[in-house]
Amino acid sequence: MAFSGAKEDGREVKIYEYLDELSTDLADYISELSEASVKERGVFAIALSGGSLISLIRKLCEAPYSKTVDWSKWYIFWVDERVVAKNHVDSNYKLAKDGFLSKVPIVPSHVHSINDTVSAEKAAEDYEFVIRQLVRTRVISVSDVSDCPKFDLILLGMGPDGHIASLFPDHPILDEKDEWVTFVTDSPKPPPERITFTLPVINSASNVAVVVTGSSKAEAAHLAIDDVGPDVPSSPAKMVQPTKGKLIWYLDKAAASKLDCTKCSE
Ligand SMILES: O=C1O[C@H](COP(=O)(O)O)[C@@H](O)[C@H](O)[C@H]1O
Repeated sequence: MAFSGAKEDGREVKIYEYLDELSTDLADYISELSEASVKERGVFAIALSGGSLISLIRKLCEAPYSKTVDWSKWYIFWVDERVVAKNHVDSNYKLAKDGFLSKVPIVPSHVHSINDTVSAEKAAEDYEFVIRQLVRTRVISVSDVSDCPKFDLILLGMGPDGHIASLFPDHPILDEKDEWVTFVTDSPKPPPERITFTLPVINSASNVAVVVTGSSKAEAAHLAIDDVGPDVPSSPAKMVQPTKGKLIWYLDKAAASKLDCTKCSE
C-alpha cells in the first residue's frame, strides 16, 4: 500500500500504487468481515454495486479465498440495479454473475436480484419487500438507530460525477428518508431506469467500502473525502457517512491524485 490514513471522523482512506495490491487487500478485508459476521450471526449479507467494482473483487474467486471463505453463508444483494433484463449487457446482476458469482459456490437461492419484468417503480417496491422479509428472519440485521436494514457490508463504486449506487448529484432521491429502495427513470448515466438503495440504508450498514480507481475520478474523490467547504458541487459520495458503521475508501494513486494527503502515512 502506498498510503493509509484515518480521518478525524473515523473514516479510513487507503491508497494503492498497484491495482493488484488494492484487489488483494480488498479481498482480505471482505473475507475477514465474512468470517466475523458468520461467527457472530451465522450469515453474511453483502450488497454489491455494478461497474468497475466487480473486476476489483475478482481475487475472491482465487485461492486462498475461494477455499477459505464460507460461501454457503453468503447472501447477495444489489445496492443498485438497472431495470433491464438479467441477460442484458447493462445489467449489474449479469456483470456480477459473469465476473464473480458464477466462479464461487454461493447458494443460488441466496442471490437476491431484482424483478426485471416490471416497471422501475414496481421493481423497487418488490425489492424492498424481499429485504423486509429477510430483515424479519434476521438474514439481514436491523439498525438499532433507524429501523433500516443493517447490511454486514455494502460495496460501492463512484462515478466521475461523484454518484454512488444510482444516487446522482442534485437528484431529489438524495433526500429520501422513508423508503429503503427507490427508483429513478431519469438517470443521467444510461440506462435511465434504475432502482437504488437510499442513503439511510447505505448509512445504516455495519461496514461500507467505496472502491475508486482512475484519474477521471480524482476530482470527485477530492470533493467527497477532503474538507472542501460548502460552496462545492453536490457530492452523493460525500453523503456516505455510516451512523455507527465503519467506512473505508479504497483508491488507486490516480483516483487519489487530487487528495489533500497531509494526514496520510506510509
Ligand atoms: O452506473 C453505475 O455506476 C457506478 C460507478 O461505476 P464505475 O464503473 O464508474 O465504477 C456503480 O457503482 C453503480 O453500481 C452503477 O450502476
